[in-house]
Amino acid sequence: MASVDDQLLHLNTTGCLIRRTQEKGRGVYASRAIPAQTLIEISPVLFFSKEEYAEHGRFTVLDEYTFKWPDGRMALALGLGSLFNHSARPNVSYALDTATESIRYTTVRDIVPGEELCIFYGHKLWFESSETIPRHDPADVSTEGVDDGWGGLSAVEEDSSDPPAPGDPYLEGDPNEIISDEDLPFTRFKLPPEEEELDSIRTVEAWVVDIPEPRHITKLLKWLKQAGLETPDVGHLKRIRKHDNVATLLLATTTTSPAPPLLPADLDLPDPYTLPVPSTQALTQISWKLKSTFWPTLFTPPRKGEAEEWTRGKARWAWEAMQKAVAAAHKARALGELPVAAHIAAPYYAPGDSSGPSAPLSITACDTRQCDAHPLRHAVINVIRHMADFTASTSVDSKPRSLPTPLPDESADAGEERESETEEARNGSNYLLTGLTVFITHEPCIMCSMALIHSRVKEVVYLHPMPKTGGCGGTACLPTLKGINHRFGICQWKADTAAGRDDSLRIDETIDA
Ligand SMILES: C[S@@+](CC[C@H](N)C(=O)[O-])C[C@H]1O[C@@H](n2cnc3c(N)ncnc32)[C@H](O)[C@@H]1O
Repeated sequence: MASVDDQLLHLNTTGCLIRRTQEKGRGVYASRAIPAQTLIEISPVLFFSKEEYAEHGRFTVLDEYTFKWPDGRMALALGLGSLFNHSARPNVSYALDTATESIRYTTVRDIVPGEELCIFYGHKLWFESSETIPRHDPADVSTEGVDDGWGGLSAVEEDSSDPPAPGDPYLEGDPNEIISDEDLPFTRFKLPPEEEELDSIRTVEAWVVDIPEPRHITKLLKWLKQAGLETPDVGHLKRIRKHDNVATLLLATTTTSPAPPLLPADLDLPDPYTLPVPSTQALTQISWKLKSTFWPTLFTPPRKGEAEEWTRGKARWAWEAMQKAVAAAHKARALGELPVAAHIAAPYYAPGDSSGPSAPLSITACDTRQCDAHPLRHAVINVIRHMADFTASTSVDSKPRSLPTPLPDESADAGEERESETEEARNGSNYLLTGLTVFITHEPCIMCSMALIHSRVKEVVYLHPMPKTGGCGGTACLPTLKGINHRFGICQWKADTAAGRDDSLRIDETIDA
């Protein structure tokens, strides 16, 4: 409990004070009860350039306080920010606000007077934590409503400093050597060909108009451009369909133009009407024939050799990524959670390839259903959330993510905000996981498989199959379902590899992983 002396040390109006302890030095404590979701501190950040830090900062006491800002600079939180100690069960979460170059600290549950306020520093501590975490006691679940425990923003790791993964068979040899499928540590599943039955063709509604006078076609094609109707969502479709001597022009999908487009008045055309048209191009001959019964569609078969080739270097990258997921799952089990973890690896770049990002980032997260007392905190959901938060926080229109999302507001201000949205916010590239590979200790359940589809991941590599609950081939294969608008590749780790033999991570097969 706060003493009278402590009252003199109040540093802000939100009930935080600094105390000194024997084990951890100074720390931030609550001088009174603080409700969950209270913004308790906003710390401005002081920056050091990479060079300045490498030459000077890292040799000073600053090294214990600085951390990497998303753009690669080293950052020091001013105010109370640098004094929050670490806990594996934090009661405070934080959000980097790149726009204002500050950090916002928010309580994740109700805090009692005298309690220490701690954040989660990540999985790689540079000191011995004095915290002793009791094995999980189901009785205290309700008081452990930590919202940002495993793998918060602080779990963003830089890959480069990692030591080689144990037992890595791809460590030696030319990293650019192509590895055959048999020598890869996983099996790649071939998804069944897309849309080869009539009722599996995905369609969208589109406005079309019949053109009684063929001489009007050229004029109308020009007009489409001027009217802004040359949109990418119909790029896989031909514009004109000729059927029973009638030419019909595709105008726009009903998503682009909910109302019938206004046609040039001088051409005396009939009214437009709607038709279902294929929503994607055809990848196989059969699907092309079927799709073209709806509307003439482009046929774009995958070129020979288009199936991605794996090199020794890339196999090593996959090996290391899976080891990270496995290590995190062991840690989770030690904390009383299900031993399920997911790791999103920074994309692989061959040695010498300078097109890769300068600070590659990867994120690991575990299942936190127990400590969060929340049914949806599966490892995959957690890792997607953290990667999306991180990507969004580093995008140009970043906003603090920990604040409650406001309800839609019909006021003029809200309209202006929508107007000023950037292109990347509109198309989702500031939060989607496009092109990324997710390594998971268990085949993801149906919910998680759907979340991976929504996130547009490139591929999923899992260790333990879950035949009764898995959504990547176990009980269902979500990427091949009708109506799904994205497919990802599926790979299963081989049972005879080192990680594949790790039976200690097996869980009850009826559990959704
Ligand atoms: C950012 S500072 C936090 C404030 C620090 N306690 C102080 O007195 O200035 C990080 C340092 O605090 C200490 N620390 C933080 N969390 C700790 C924990 N759980 N156990 C032991 N020491 C901790 C470590 O010495 C670490 O290098």
